[in-house]
Amino acid sequence: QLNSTFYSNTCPNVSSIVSGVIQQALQSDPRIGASLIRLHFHDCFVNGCDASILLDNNGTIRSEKDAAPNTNSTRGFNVVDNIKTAVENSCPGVVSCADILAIAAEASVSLAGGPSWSVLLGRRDSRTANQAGANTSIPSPFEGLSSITSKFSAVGLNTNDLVALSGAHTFGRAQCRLFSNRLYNFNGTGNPDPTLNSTYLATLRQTCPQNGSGTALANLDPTTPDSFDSNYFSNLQNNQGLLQSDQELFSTTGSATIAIVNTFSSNRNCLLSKLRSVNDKYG
Ligand code: HEM
Ligand SMILES: [Ca+2]
Ligand SMILES: [Ca+2]
Repeated sequence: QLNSTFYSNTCPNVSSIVSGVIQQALQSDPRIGASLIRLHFHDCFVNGCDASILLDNNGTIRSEKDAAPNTNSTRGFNVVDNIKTAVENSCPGVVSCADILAIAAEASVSLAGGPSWSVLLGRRDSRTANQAGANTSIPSPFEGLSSITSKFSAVGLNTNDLVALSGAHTFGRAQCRLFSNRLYNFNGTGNPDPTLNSTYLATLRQTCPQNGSGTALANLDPTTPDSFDSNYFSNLQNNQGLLQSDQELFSTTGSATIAIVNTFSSNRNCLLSKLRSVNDKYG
């Protein structure tokens, strides 16, 4: 049973300690907040929010860090270590790593100009990892909308939740290898994805040349790359979703997600109340 006062006697300053370390890290890495919230997402989709994603390989553990959605992709583990050190200095042996990831996600959103909320706390850390689970449960950007919807449904999240949470792609970066099929040869057609805005397409082709390395980076939100705002949704309305899985929310004919994108794009309060209800249900 999670609650927002879990550490009010044992570590009353935990949120400001976490936020302070992230503020520090943002000075040299404007992307770090995005990387941290993604760690929370990739943790929670595999055996729940239990910090399983932080466990390294050893005799028995096959680390989730080496699963396909995470390897050469998730980042920020060093900052999580710095946060843990700072928290341990003030409150030794009290705060779980799973709660640190949840607090860091909220702090990252609020430091990027997004909403703040009171984080539910009291998660317990796992001693085992589930690499196979990470491979199957975390959605891929190449997967269709119906398959992604099923993966959200498997963890108790509905279509509204899917669209609201995808809005985290309002900040952070993605590597060319994760969307360049859309730029040159979409589904074997020899042509770009027809749902891609042509000006945006030209820009992305410069960032991701056809025989480039694939590890070059593009902003997930071309309009406000480091701010947590609702531009993600207006970008989709303008055919400027970066990942196939982003644009499909708006461009899949007949999909219920279209109206949801329109609502979140025009009404910030709708989005905020949705995000709060996800937090209250799942912490
Ligand atoms: C709906 C299904 C989703 C898919 C298919 C997806 C896929 C991806 C991919 C492919 C990247 C780029 C990774 C790389 O370049 O190495 C990415 C980045 C990111 N994702 Fe998602 N994602 C999804 C949902 C979410 C959710 C629910 C959140 C958080 C609530 C989230 C937060 C982020 C953030 C903040 C980044 C940028 C990370 C950085 O700059 O380090 N994503 N996502
Ligand atoms: Ca987990
Ligand atoms: Ca933005």
